[in-house]
Amino acid sequence: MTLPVDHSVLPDRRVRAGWTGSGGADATLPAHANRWLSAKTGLTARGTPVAPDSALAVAESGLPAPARAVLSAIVGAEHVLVEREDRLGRAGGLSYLDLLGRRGAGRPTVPDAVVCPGNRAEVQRVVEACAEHDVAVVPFGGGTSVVGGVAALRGGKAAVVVLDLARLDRLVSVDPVSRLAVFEAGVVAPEAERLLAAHGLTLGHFPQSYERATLGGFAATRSSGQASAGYGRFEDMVEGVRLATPRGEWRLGVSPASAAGPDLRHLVVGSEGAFGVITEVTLRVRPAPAWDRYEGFVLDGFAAGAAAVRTLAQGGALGTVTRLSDPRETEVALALADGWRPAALRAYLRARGVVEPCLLVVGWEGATRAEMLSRRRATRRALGPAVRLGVGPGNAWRAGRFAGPRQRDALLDAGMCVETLETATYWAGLDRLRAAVRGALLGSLTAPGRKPIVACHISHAYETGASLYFTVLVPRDAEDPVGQWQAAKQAACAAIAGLGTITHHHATGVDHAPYLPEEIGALGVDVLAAIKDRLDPRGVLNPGKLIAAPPPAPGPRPAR
Ligand SMILES: Cc1cc2nc3c(=O)[nH]c(=O)nc-3n(C[C@H](O)[C@H](O)[C@H](O)COP(=O)(O)OP(=O)(O)OC[C@H]3O[C@@H](n4cnc5c(N)ncnc54)[C@H](O)[C@@H]3O)c2cc1C
Repeated sequence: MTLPVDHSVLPDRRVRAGWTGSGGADATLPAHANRWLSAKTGLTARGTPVAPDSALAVAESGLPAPARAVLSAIVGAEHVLVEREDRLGRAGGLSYLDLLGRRGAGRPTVPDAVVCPGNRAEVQRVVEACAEHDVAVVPFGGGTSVVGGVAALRGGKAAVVVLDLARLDRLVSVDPVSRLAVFEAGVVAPEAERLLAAHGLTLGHFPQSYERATLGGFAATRSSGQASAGYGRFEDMVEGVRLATPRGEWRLGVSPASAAGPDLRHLVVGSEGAFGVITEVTLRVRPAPAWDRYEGFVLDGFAAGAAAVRTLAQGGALGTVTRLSDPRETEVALALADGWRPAALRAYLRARGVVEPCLLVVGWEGATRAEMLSRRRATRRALGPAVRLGVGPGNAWRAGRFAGPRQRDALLDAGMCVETLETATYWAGLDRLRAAVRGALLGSLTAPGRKPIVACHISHAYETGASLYFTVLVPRDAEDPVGQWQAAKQAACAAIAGLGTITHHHATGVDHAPYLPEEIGALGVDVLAAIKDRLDPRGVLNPGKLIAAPPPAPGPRPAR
């Protein structure tokens, strides 16, 4: 299945002021959405357009001449970019705070240069040269990190370069018998699907960042896509990897299963560029489905909805996509959607006795119509007393499944603080975790004249538990927009501690690194640090990510 994608965003892979190159100028909200936001959140009519790039302070490149000469010799001088615009283009990812930085609030972390190797061997040599010249290296795929994963931090080094994998964009080989495909790491997800479609195959990995993110980035962050119930998480797809480290190439994965000690592939998957640069991934692929169907259902209240999803997960009856919105997210979806008739739907649901509507979208796929319908029957049997809404809401969700980032640009323009965060836990603790995070976010963000909306959904369900994905909408604090979100995020992370994971699929980056010890223990952090030390003895790889830097020593702080 090749999904429809707005290819206009693809040629320019550099991160700018928003999801789209224009920073949202081409993103719009339906007219009624602004009125709804004003009524619900206290948003006043105050546009906050993107500042032009020229308004941002960017230091001159500090890449020492010998390092620049060596890097140029490896990749060609034309692939060592030091112009302000190129460096600014790879200055950070796409979190709310990253985007605020491009709107003049906070400072983007701008690298000294962008290096674009053309193949695996060049990546290896670049990594080794950076180690030799004490230059920090930030691997950069699609730059869609929302946790500071591509922040160009120096980590005390002389300079920092972004290693952009955009030129590693080839499908290396396909083995249809074993259902394996080998890709270079910089292939963007829609391109991977396009290349596989020619063989009648699909990867089935469709995160909301699908349009821009890369296969190497997915592997480096243990990404999870919207169809995870059908295809698994990205780590389930990784059969093999090649990693360029300062100590040489590390190649892993020779068979579908092995008892030869711990599975070291999982040291690379999720290593976030801190252990090396993934240059190639061998991925499990599947026959592309010929049939699919998406439908909407409504359950009354989140507890009933979560119980229904649990029944599906434990009974093997999940759809390929299974996604439950809580009452708040259902309300927001109705309010911000174009073309729906929320009043009529609410009246219908009231007549059916539903007090707190929770929208459940389920999508099924199959090689044949009969196979797809048999999956649908299994889900519907297990679902019990859900209200069926038919294909309308299912198709609407499907059509807009990648629209969220553009809508976020428009909400930012409108003066909103809009951000997401995610976690996961076991079914028995899910309600408690949801209540704790909601409470923390509402408590932190409620202020005179500002009423936050905290919406939540389950989009990844397992036999033993599920993820919770929160979306926050609140009028931006004009005086201290950065502090407003930092305080809320801190409160949410503190609420998660002990109840769930600090991240289900967004990864650790800079933002979650301080919370990792709570989750994996001091010994766990020590093990990660030892592995890093072995692979990257000079500590040049992606400083500050995954493993938090030790507290700064007294005296002047190192430049970032
Ligand atoms: C609007 C939006 C929606 C999102 N939705 C989802 C979602 O549904 N599911 C999900 O899982 N994530 C989601 N994300 C987060 C993000 O897209 C994922 O983390 C994704 O896997 C990052 O891929 P990327 O190619 O953009 O990597 P980047 O952002 O470029 O990098 C991410 C991290 O991986 C490292 N890295 C990248 N490439 C390599 C490599 N080849 N070798 C070693 N390290 C590397 C980077 O240094 C960084 O630490 C979303 C982000 C946004 C902005």
